[in-house]
Amino acid sequence: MAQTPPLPWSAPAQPPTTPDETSSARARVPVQRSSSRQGTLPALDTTSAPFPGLSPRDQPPSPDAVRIRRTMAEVAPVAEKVTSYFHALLFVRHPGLRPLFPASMDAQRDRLLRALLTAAEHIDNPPVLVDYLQNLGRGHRKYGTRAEHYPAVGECLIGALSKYASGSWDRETEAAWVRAYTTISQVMIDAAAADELRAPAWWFAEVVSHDLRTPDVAVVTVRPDQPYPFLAGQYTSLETPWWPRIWRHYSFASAPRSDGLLSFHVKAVPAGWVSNALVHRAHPGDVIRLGPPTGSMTVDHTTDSGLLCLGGGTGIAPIKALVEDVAEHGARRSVEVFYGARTDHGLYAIDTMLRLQQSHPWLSVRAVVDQGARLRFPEAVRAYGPWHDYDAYLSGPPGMIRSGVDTLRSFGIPSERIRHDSVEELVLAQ
Ligand SMILES: NC(=O)C1=CN([C@@H]2O[C@H](COP(=O)(O)OP(=O)(O)OC[C@H]3O[C@@H](n4cnc5c(N)ncnc54)[C@H](O)[C@@H]3O)[C@@H](O)[C@H]2O)C=CC1
Repeated sequence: MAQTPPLPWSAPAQPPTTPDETSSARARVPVQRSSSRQGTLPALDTTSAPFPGLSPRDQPPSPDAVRIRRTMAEVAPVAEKVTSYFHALLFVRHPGLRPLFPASMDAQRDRLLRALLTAAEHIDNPPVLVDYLQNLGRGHRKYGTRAEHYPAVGECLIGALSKYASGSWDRETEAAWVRAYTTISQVMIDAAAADELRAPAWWFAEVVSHDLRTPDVAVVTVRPDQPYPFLAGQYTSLETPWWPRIWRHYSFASAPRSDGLLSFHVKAVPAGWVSNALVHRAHPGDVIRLGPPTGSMTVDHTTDSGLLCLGGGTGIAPIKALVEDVAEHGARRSVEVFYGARTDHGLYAIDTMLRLQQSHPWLSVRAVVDQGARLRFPEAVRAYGPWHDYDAYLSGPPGMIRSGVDTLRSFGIPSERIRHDSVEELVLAQ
């Protein structure tokens, strides 16, 4: 990792805050502005990487990382209280920020803490952290977030953490959090500023078709109001007119099309406000909003290795897009798709997949249905190997991704050749 000097606005250590609302003591998070530096972690952890031969993952944790993880461990059992208190502080101290959040905060509750946990988890791994934060910064444009909002959020976040991690909170911990938050927010602000020059904060898109495939799964096709560049295998965030400011993730179910239309496979899940609205309320003519494309589950076209693709339930959507992408590149590489469902009825896209198989001799599609099966998905895939030469793509429920990664590794596929979307994002996709 290239070391960069601390930024001029790096915060000095602050005295511990008293989180009580009656106290005037507040952590001061410096005001950030756009910097020209991209892709680096400027202020945090200048004592890290003492063993240059080791990858970031294997380095011993820096002192800041140790303090941050200690805080996270202390607040983990009371995560809900921390997020509620954080939002209460934010809305009381900065009422002007309330309209940026959904009317009901239920759906929003643990998003912030999850984002922080992810950042804290990778605090000593700048390439992973920077990539994650840049996406987060770009993604925040659609909420109307501006650079001047970040210090307010940081101050309230530190207020909430200091209250609920009081057992380990001290001057050094607070200084570590101020440094970490300053760095995190700067990377996000820079990514948003760079993105502003090349893309809108969001796209409007009109529903042009709505195809109810089962009582709870719909294929929704939309026409964006402006060109929407993306790669097969990526996903986007989507807001319906019925639940303003509640955004959910869906994968593109097709590779980019010449007519510019985008399709999504949506399953209505219990308490899934957005998914129920999309399946049961949306009609042609309705207008939704889309955030920017994101995700790295894309095909590596520099190799001709075979592709082993596992799609569970509506997780088949991006797998279909990947198949179309391979077809468009004209590469003669073998693509083996396993489509998992709990019942026959759940295989709502099997006809489409079998049609693709008919047109492409390099493609094989197999359905794996749990009901009555001897071996369940994804273990059932083992019988068709060997797979050690394949690149693997996994898409489906979080439990399937977790067990799928273990299963594929047991087939001899190295971790770096197994691609899937972040499990944290999937949990938030309902
Ligand atoms: N709609 C979309 O664009 C995308 C959706 N997803 C995710 O895919 C999921 C789809 O949900 P459903 O259609 O209800 O799928 P589901 O719950 O009916 O399961 C589909 C398949 O995954 C297997 N599976 C489920 N849990 C498992 C576990 N713990 N271990 C091993 N296998 C397991 C099932 O046996 C079945 O074969 C959702 O979590 C969604 O967030 C993922 C990518 C894209």
